[in-house]
Amino acid sequence: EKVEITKEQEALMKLIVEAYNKHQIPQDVTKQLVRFYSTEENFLLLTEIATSQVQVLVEFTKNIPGFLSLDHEDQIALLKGSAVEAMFLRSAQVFSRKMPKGHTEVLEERIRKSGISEEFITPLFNFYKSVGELHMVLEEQALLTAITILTPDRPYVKDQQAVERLQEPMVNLLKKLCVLQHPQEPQYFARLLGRLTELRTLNHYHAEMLTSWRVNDHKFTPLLCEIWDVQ
Ligand SMILES: CC(C)c1onc(-c2c(Cl)cccc2Cl)c1COc1ccc2cc(-c3cccc(C(=O)O)c3)sc2c1
Repeated sequence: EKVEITKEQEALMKLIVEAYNKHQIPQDVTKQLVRFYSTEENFLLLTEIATSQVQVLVEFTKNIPGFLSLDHEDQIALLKGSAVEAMFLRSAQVFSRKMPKGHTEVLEERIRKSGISEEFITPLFNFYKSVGELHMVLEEQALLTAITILTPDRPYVKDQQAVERLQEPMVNLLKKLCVLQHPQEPQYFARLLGRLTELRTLNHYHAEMLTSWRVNDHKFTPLLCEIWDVQ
């Protein structure tokens, strides 16, 4: 026969629905889920990572055999001249699946939304892609970073020969390593050195990135200001 809701049942229903609607998670908790990282937040996080990366870079450089025997002003000139390139290399390794898959997406998203204009995003991610395709092993990454730091013709380096004497054994070692690690790819070593040439062009893009950030009044940390001669 016909199903009917009684008056009591209707009253019960009303009480239950009201209670259900009243007790919800506060908006500011669930809002976290859908909040897109703001440009400002991404910039601050990347600034923090870059600052920490520079500190790590200085320690790594001090452990390069012979580096601390170089002229002190040349040591500074080499660090200042190579910091950006070393950080492009380091951040690139993240995109060659060094990190769990999810991390690369988040990092890519944060870099894309950190106030960098589109014209620099393209070459930046092209570089990341080209490094990722090399599938460098750890030894190659370490040697390539040391070779980048020991580039004799950085601005203000006085004793370039002394730097060459340190860089050359690294290049010879990397060459041997590439032959051993990639016997089926005779041109692999040349491809690695090609990345160093690409890094130099990224230096120019990076200088523009800094300018555009500064124009929009983005602040850097004291260490980054010192190493990048800004502010
Ligand atoms: C000041 C800041 C806004 C900035 O200005 N220019 C650049 C820059 C950008 Cl965008 C791209 C390339 C180079 C520079 Cl120099 C940056 C950010 O630079 C960095 C520097 C190092 C690293 C290491 C990372 C990283 C992640 C996960 C894991 C690891 C890991 O080593 O395990 C490393 S991300 C990262 C971002």
